[in-house]
Amino acid sequence: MIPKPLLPVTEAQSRLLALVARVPSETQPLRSAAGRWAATDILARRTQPSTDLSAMDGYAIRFGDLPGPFALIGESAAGRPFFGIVGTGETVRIFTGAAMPNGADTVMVQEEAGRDGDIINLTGEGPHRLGGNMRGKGLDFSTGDVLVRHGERLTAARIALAATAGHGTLAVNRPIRVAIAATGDELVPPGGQITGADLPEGNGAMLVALLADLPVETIDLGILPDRLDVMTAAFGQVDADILVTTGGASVGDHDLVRPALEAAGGSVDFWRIALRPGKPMMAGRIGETVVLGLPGNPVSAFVTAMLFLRPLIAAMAGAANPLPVTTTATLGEPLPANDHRQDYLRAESRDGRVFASTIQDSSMLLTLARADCLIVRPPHAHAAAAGDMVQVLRIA
Ligand SMILES: Nc1nc2c(c(=O)[nH]1)N[C@H]1C(S)=C(S)[C@@H](COP(=O)(O)OP(=O)(O)OC[C@H]3O[C@@H](n4cnc5c(N)ncnc54)[C@H](O)[C@@H]3O)O[C@H]1N2
Ligand code: MOO
Repeated sequence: MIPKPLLPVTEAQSRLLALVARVPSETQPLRSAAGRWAATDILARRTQPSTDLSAMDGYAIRFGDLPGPFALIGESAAGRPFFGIVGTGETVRIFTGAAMPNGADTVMVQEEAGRDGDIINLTGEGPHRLGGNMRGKGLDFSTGDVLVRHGERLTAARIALAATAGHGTLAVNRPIRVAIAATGDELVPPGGQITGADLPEGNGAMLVALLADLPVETIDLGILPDRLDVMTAAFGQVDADILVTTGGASVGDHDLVRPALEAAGGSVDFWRIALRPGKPMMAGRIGETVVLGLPGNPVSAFVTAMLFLRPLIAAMAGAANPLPVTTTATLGEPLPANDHRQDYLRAESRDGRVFASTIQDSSMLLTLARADCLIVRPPHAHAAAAGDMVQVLRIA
């Protein structure tokens, strides 16, 4: 049998994202909205500032009256405005965030003002321009402005923006339910008793950690043995948006994830990607659940989770741009030419350059733990020299 050609990474990502629909939206208080994606455009319900404000503690004056002297006629503090009018030669004591009184157009900061009873004099250089030291009405935004677009991430700044724009709650997509199963007869729960060729199960905890900043509810399906009947039964009962498995994705006699998925009534959409590490990754569906079969090698599971699982969750949770973003970095040491698989090399940044680990075996977690980025080597990339620019995916 001639094996199918491996699927390019970007094509596999597009095919995976084509499998999903956004989950329904819900309303959440601002303090629960972090890390979610806006399910609607967020519009300003008010103008900010709603009126001209002072940006400094000082004296509200008419610019044309400088250098004074000024007669003090009142005070304006944040939340307690001055209701009179500042006339020629007059001033109002004003504080940061307080409304500018009618008639005044500039603020003289208090460090540059001298006070003698109710007479204020300019003692420093003074404001250099009309409107100095104040914030005009609508400086930040005005009612009706689109502040955050549907599908943008709700960062801390955007949440503060929404609050200031008059929102107490936001529409977001509900959390994504992700069931995680490890597979393999050799696996023992972490911290458990190890005998013979047993191996601690590390992928489950790694995946939960990798998803910690995403809106997910994880469901722990534990460790499934390499038995078709057990895996089939487990897959058939899954109640989640996404089922992620690790291990058993390759071509060995004990690699049962695909056969179990099919036996449980699911279907495979694609399998095997032009990717290193992570070639044997599989994607499919069972009922409404999207299934991602990640390879068992921990680094392969990590890389495929970064490239496929996180974007899948982001897309379901409403992200307009769910794919990971790479940045440019300067290579510290030469790299050989690449073959047909897109490579993600564990690398460390030092002195503004990135250095790939010498050994890139996909079982090695220490090199992954020390890496702060993955150097992306496209298929058939030419040999690269120190000083060349490369694309990197930040992982720490
Ligand atoms: N003849 C071929 N053999 C292999 C191929 C191939 O194309 N032809 N692909 C290789 C590649 S690439 C990878 S990656 C691995 C992945 O295969 P599986 O997904 O079937 O993974 P397993 O065989 O189940 O496990 C691989 C390795 O990882 C350990 N493991 C598994 N699960 C966990 C876990 N939850 N925590 C910690 N460690 C885990 C497992 O013990 C194995 O050592 O296949 C190659 N083979
Ligand atoms: O694709 Mo495998 O992950 O190279 O070891």
